[in-house]
Amino acid sequence: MVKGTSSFGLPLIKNWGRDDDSLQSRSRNGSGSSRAASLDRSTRGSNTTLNSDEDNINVVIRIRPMNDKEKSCGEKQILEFPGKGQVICHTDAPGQKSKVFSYNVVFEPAATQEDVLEYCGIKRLLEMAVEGFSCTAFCYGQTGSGKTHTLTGPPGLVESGASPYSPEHGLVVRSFVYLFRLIQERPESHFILKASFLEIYNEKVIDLLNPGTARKPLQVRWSKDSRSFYVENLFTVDCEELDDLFAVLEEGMRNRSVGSHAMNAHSSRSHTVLSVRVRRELRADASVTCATHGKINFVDLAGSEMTKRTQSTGKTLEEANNINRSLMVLGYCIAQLSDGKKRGHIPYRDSKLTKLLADSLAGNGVTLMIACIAPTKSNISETINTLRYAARAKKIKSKPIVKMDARDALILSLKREVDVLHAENQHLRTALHVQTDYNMDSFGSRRSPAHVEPNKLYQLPPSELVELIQLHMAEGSALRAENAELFGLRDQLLRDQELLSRENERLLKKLEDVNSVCVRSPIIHARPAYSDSGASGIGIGSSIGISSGSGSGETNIWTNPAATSAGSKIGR
Ligand SMILES: Nc1ncnc2c1ncn2[C@@H]1O[C@H](COP(=O)(O)OP(=O)(O)OP(=O)(O)O)[C@@H](O)[C@H]1O
Repeated sequence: MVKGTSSFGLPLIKNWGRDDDSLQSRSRNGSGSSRAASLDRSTRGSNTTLNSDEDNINVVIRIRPMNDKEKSCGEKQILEFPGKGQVICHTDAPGQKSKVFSYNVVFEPAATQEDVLEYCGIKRLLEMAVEGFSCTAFCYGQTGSGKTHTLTGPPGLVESGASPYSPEHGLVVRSFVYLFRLIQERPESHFILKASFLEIYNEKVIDLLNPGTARKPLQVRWSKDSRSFYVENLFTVDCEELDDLFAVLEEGMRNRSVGSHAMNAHSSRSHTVLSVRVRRELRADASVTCATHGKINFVDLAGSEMTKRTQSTGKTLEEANNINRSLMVLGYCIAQLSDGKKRGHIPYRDSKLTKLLADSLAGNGVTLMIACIAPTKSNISETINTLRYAARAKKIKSKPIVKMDARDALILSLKREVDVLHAENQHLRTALHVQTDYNMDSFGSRRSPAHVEPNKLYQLPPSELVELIQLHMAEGSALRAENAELFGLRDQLLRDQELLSRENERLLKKLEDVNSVCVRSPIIHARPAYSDSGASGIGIGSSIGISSGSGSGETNIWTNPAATSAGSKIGR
């Protein structure tokens, strides 16, 4: 999308006129000393241990500060943060012990938005998205616990068109800035970003960039190719610049369903999924370019609600029931997935939310869960529920993989195989003194695929692409045939060598017998045994002589010129 245009009803973008660094410096200045006490730095490193083998879901906890209402009621804080990613929940109930939970990182109430960006692990997720992994960050927690605040800041901030360098901005805007920085740091690659933004409202999928879909909700379908669920006809926006991503966020935030109830005046009434797809085209080697398909999803779940406490009625009650139902299915899925031993059927299909999160939870993606909780006693049961939920999610393992175009992966692997075979065959030819190149045609030219310019691969018509793959495959088979012949030849020569050395030993033995006969003969002078003569490396190719009886000259008793040449050849 070109900066400043509004081809699909997005607001015009302002030119912010600031660079990325000012986001950090402002935030640093703004956060002040509270930052030092706000999180467990000892566990900071655990956020970056995501690797491409098998990973646990990264789970962090954020505790919001007490709100004015809680303060005015004289509410007590019941949470303690001893460090090392622990949260202690003091229940106060007689006979009940305090509960201790452990996570990757705990953000205390004084933690700033910048702290969350720095230490929750989102930077690693963004780096992995750029490398081609599918990544998801989702906020979970009861209503009013600070999920939307963590992702997009206080109510109305994004919609007001505030500068992206406002210290109040949440993880999404900060991640966009970081993502563009990552892209700028990789000038060798070409990136294409596409964003989409949807909400699941009362089990209906609505495109937040095309609000008309509220009347005709979108369908969630299963893709046999990618083996995952997807939303049919979802609008995606090309984002060439940072402002394009902000515009997508702003438009979606304007259109999402927000309501009011006793516990939150700006309560999200839907689950939202903001996705940024990152296609990276990079040169794998001198002649092959390949593309990876990464993705980062930001999921703002609607909060679980105790309808008695939120005093929901009518429309708000219906929304709450749908929210609670889908969160319950998510809870079942998490419980099943976290039970490594008896993992049974996982009910992804029971809600739209779990269908869309299936890949993030247990597939090939990398996932960050930010569990938001309130610090006060009046929220204790929801807080313990959330902490348990999060502890269970922490046990889930996934196997992140890089998504690559099938075509590119095929060409790349064929090319690598061909290169390995070339090198091996060349080595064998040299070692065996073989001149023949089996991969040459009768006119002596190599049957290799035509050289295709890097970055041109994508422009090739399908027929030429198929031809290129076929040529690579043919070259691979020719090289494999040559490889087999060269190995066959080598084995044959090794067998010949074995036979010749046995023959050599037999003859030496015979020679020593002859020598011992000579020693005993009164007319022939004794001669030392050949094994003692210092000629330990003597071979049948050597010219072996014994003295004649008169000692006047030497008589060659046996030589084998054919074996001489073979022996020297093999021995090399
Ligand atoms: N860390 C925080 N610092 C300051 N204010 C916060 C923090 N977390 C939450 N708040 C404030 O608390 C209120 C409720 O937060 P928010 O709307 O983000 O909750 P939520 O979990 O998204 O609720 P719901 O599920 O109902 O949408 C908002 O006014 C928000 O700005």
